[in-house]
Amino acid sequence: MLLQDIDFQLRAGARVAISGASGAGKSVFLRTISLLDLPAAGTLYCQNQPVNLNAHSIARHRSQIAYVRQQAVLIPGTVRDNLQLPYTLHHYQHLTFQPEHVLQVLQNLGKDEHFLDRDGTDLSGGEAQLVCLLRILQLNPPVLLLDEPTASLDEDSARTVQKLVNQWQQANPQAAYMWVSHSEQQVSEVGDEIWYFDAGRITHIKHSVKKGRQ
Ligand SMILES: Nc1ncnc2c1ncn2[C@@H]1O[C@H](COP(=O)(O)OP(=O)(O)OP(=O)(O)O)[C@@H](O)[C@H]1O
Repeated sequence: MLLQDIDFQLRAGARVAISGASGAGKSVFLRTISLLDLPAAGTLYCQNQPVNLNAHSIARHRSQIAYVRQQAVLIPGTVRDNLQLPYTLHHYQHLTFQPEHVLQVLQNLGKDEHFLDRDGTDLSGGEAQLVCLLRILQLNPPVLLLDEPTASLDEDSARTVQKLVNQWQQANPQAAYMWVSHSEQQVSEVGDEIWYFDAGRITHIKHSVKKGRQ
């Protein structure tokens, strides 16, 4: 078994950083919570309801528990094409793309309206990751799972990603996230609690007191 005796609860509004050595099972944990990998045993509860592992429930669960990986993946086309993509999918058809909201968020990150018309292939790694994140955050998932989203970015781009997630979480205080990072500084900045992993287990949890969020 890749995960061992994991018993955890993620409360609404929680900001969890996940730390641990390579191979400790951090990615497997996030992928299992989002049901990208299916657990061989155990029960996953979402909003106090056990999640069935049939195709319909899995698809619904994945639309609620968003998983962001280290490498940004964009479809061919512009930033706008990428941001509009989710609204073409069955689970989000009741939602509408809101360019004003997206522009406001981008402006807070120092981007102007021309950014929407940039081609995905012309973006830097940091910009591509921002687009991937924004594509998810505009849907306001109740839970966001971030698997080393800034590991391949320079420090400035990493800070901008942190700022985006922080702004989103402050605007949606019920939303929770788990953020895997190998950077001690980032772990202490993004986590109100830090879950330490080793050999497929959560070994201990540390709670931190924040003076101000970055
Ligand atoms: N689909 C899989 N099938 C079998 N073993 C796997 C699978 N995915 C991961 N593993 C193994 O599970 C263990 C934990 O992997 P995981 O990717 O979760 O580690 P991690 O803590 O995220 O590491 P890193 O910090 O390097 O990303 C590793 O030994 C890995 O080789």
